[in-house]
Amino acid sequence: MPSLSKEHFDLYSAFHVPETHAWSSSHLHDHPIAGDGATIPVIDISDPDAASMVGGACRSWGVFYATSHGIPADLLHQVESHARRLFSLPLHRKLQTAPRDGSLSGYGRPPISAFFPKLMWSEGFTLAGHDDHLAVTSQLSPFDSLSFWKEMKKLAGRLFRLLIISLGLDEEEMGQVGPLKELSQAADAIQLNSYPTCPEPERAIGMAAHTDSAFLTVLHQTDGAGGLQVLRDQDESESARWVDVLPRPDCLVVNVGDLLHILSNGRFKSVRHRAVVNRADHRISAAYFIGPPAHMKVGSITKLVDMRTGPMYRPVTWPEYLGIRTRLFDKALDSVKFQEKN
Ligand SMILES: C=C1C[C@]23C[C@@]1(O)CC[C@H]2[C@@]12CCC[C@@](C)(C(=O)O1)[C@H]2[C@@H]3C(=O)O
Ligand SMILES: O=C(O)CCC(=O)C(=O)O
Ligand SMILES: [Fe+2]
Repeated sequence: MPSLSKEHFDLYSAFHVPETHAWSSSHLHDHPIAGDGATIPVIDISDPDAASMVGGACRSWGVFYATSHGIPADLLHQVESHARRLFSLPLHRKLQTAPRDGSLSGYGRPPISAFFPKLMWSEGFTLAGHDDHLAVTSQLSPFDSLSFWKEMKKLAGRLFRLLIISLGLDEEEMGQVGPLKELSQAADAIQLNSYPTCPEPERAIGMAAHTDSAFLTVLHQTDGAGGLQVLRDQDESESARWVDVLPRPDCLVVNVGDLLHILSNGRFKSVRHRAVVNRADHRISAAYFIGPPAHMKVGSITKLVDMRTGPMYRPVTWPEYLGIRTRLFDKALDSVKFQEKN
């Protein structure tokens, strides 16, 4: 049995936040929290105008709420219950699924954890690829997740189509966008996150600020238990602010990742986000990431590139980009940016 060191402090029965998990206030309050004025777009993606609304939201916010997303509420509840069952197992059983031999799947800390001196107030299972997923979670709790993967991929396809239309691309140009041409080949992953209640939420963070690396993330969160915040960049006159992305009935949260930022030549904004914790609710989230097939180099779509200045970013595959993030974390996007030409 793996040893349970202080690094594996039991968050579920904590009466205080230990030093290992206590974040400095300058880190937690790097930006103010936005007041009521800031409202994230809520978009009915079956609306005839959905493409322009989704495009607008991804340009200005990098995040939106999707309604009419087609994922049955029942399926979302089943995934959440499955996650609760997994997280409620004894720690040594969860640790048995820790990723091995280069696999990404299993129980453990997300890669961003390596960049912070303190631990986050959460636990996670990464499920990368359906086979891996079955192997990992069926050891712990049987659950047939196939329909969830299928439905999420279908939704990602719908979202992509809307984004492509909003960019004014035609059929041939759409072909440049791997996942639309071959949705079945797109790579995807699921991250189940558990944020136990926290006795001193003002000293801890559930998930530290980051951008996601893939094209798009679609997130389901526990009804009534907020925590997700996105960083809203203001114009020069105002500083950036954290905006709450509270759960809304029948909505999934969709956010832009770094590879879509690159693909759109910077038009769609990869949004920085984090999850805060609270005293009252044990919050669960299930994030579905969709990105290009492993071999596909993602560069900016030709039509979106200004021929005088050239593309803003150099092409990268998803695994290559994850490797860059492992070294550079939030400097990764900048590191694949070409120097500006005048
Ligand atoms: C497919 C992936 C996206 C992810 C890295 C990973 O290989 C598996 C874990 C994912 C996750 C979940 C929490 C936040 C995040 C930034 C992290 O550290 O691990 C994302 C990664 C990502 O978007 O790059
Ligand atoms: O739980 C959340 O709200 C955020 C999770 C997240 O950012 C992630 O899994 O990448
Ligand atoms: Fe994220």
